[in-house]
Amino acid sequence: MPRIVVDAVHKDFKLRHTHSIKETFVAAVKRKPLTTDFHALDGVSFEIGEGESVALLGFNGSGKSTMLKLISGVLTPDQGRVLTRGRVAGLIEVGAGFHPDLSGRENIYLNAAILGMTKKETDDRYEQIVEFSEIEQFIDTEVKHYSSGMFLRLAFSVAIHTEVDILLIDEILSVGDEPFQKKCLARIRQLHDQGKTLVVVSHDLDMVASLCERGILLRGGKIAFDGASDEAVGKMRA
Ligand SMILES: Nc1ncnc2c1ncn2[C@@H]1O[C@H](COP(=O)(O)OP(=O)(O)OP(=O)(O)O)[C@@H](O)[C@H]1O
Repeated sequence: MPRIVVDAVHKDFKLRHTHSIKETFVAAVKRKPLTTDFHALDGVSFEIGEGESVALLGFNGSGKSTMLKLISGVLTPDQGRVLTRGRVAGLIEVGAGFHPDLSGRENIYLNAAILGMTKKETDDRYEQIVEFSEIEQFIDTEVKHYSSGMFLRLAFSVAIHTEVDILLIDEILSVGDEPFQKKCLARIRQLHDQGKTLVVVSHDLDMVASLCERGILLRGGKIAFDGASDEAVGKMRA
């Protein structure tokens, strides 16, 4: 049974053509369109099975992040369906659920809850989360005083220690220092070995080719290729 089904999905965004009230008025009088629809995703279908690791590839603006947000449920499709089975954790806008006035410790519990963990599950993993983040010393400090790297470490650590079936990762490995990136990558590989389903968006083509078996190449909101990741990367570089 597939973990993710994307069925004939369309997603449009409206592009504005006016900047001021005057321009809007003139355009309305001249009966010019104030906005046009832009097809970010234009009839995309694929299925991802249990335990697969899939890279979404494509040049800037090809629709990768939009696709990931549809899978995570942050966006909904205009047409078609996106179905997921199991718990989904998105490393998309890392730290989006963090509250600046709460301490690191309080934010761990808050975010784990947002990601669907019970208090007991979080208690059991609390030590691991803090250890992985390497910011034990600051755990009772309000996160508004954290550096951006510390903030990221904690947010990432919470996300990858939650009980999930599907992990969505958007260009996250480009942030954080190199030792931390390596550690995150190792942890992601470990989750994959445990049978978790991964969907990864990154411009680091060598990294995704080694992490993912399958690559889906998007071009202008449509699927240009779906197959082995090294072949997909080859097509991107061609
Ligand atoms: N909220 C929005 N409103 C208007 N247009 C949007 C919105 N979100 C995305 N788009 C447009 O949809 C297209 C696809 O964007 P998306 O972020 O999915 O691309 P991407 O493949 O992830 O690009 P990148 O490699 O640059 O991250 C882009 O042209 C973008 O401008």
